[in-house]
Amino acid sequence: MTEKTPDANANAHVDPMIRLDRLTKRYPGQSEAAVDELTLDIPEGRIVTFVGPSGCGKTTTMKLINRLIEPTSGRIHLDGKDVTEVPAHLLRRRIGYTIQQGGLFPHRTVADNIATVPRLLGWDKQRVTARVDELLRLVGLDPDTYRRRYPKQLSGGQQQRVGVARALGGDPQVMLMDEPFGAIDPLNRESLQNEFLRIQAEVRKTIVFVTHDIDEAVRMGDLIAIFADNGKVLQYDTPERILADPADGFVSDFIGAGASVRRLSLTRMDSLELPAWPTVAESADGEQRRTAAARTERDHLLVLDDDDRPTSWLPVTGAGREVGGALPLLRALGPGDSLFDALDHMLAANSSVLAVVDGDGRYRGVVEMDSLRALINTVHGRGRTDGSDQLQEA
Ligand SMILES: Nc1ncnc2c1ncn2[C@@H]1O[C@H](COP(=O)(O)OP(=O)(O)OP(=O)(O)O)[C@@H](O)[C@H]1O
Repeated sequence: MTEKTPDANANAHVDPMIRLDRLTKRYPGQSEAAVDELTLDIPEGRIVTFVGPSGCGKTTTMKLINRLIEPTSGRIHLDGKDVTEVPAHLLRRRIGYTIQQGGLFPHRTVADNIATVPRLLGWDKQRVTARVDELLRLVGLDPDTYRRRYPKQLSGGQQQRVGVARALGGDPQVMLMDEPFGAIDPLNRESLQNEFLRIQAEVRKTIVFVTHDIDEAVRMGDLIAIFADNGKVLQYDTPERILADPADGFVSDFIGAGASVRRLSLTRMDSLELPAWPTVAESADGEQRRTAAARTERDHLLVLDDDDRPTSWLPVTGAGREVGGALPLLRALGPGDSLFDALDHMLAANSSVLAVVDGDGRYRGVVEMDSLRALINTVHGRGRTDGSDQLQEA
């Protein structure tokens, strides 16, 4: 199993939309800086997740970016321009902001909440109404049902969607999202995350997304910044590389023991070169099956129909390489399935190998338990400086 296109440096070819340059915030009366000389480039059209323990300066950094608070020193560049001198209220119209539970105005309707920035921008009434409906549809809420409701008449997840719609209101270049799904239960959180990724594929905003949940950071981030105390970023890289190669003990402690399994969920079948498995045509007679069995040491043959679609497994037994009756295929993995799905299905089906098919259901290769195990073992107990990068050909 080999990864075809390891995305080693996703930010290399994209201009930064936000550049933080030795940004420092010292709150009055505090001996330690909340953010200390932070330098970071955030590329255009990507989601960067900020993750780290409580009090490490994630929220302070977000509020510095949209100037809800002023830096003690340092610079912020937005789209190539130094915005430290731009009036804060003008800057904030270019930056959408969502916080936990959407941060909606409770005494305003859904429509009025979403219309906040478009009205500040002086859009006419018709354009504002059209924008509100467009955004409600984008976040999966029927405008006729929801536009006149008040926030308390919505579920937590619906409030969150309205929060996202409001942040997108004035079509900002940048969105800052501070633990937007923090108050949502795990199941709904996952569907909101997926839905948000779908929206992002359409709107392609530059997004800073704060979370303290490493799983959420991995799922949402094109890049992850791991914060430690004082707004210090210990590692800034793709989720793949952070999970595979944590910069130090703090980062590996933070990503925890589940890193290997998390990494499996990042690798999809369509990004892998797959090993072949002995196959036999469905139409093969007994003699041809025995010949195929004699040519391999494997204890199963994969049966393919006339269109190369896997249909079943044939067990091969004994020294004489006898071929038994067909066993059901149970499950083939498709292009979008991850290595985590592979592990999940192997455990569920008590099987050590799964067939992989392309988008048309045609056989491409297999995933074996042994290669997954090798992948997991490579990540476990691995220090930063062992040099080898076996993960790419696990
Ligand atoms: N208004 C303030 N006045 C004084 N200190 C503050 C203020 N706001 C935040 N701090 C301190 O600055 C540090 C960073 O806080 P910040 O809210 O940015 O952290 P965080 O990483 O977002 O934390 P959490 O995950 O708990 O929200 C903390 O030590 C906090 O106590």
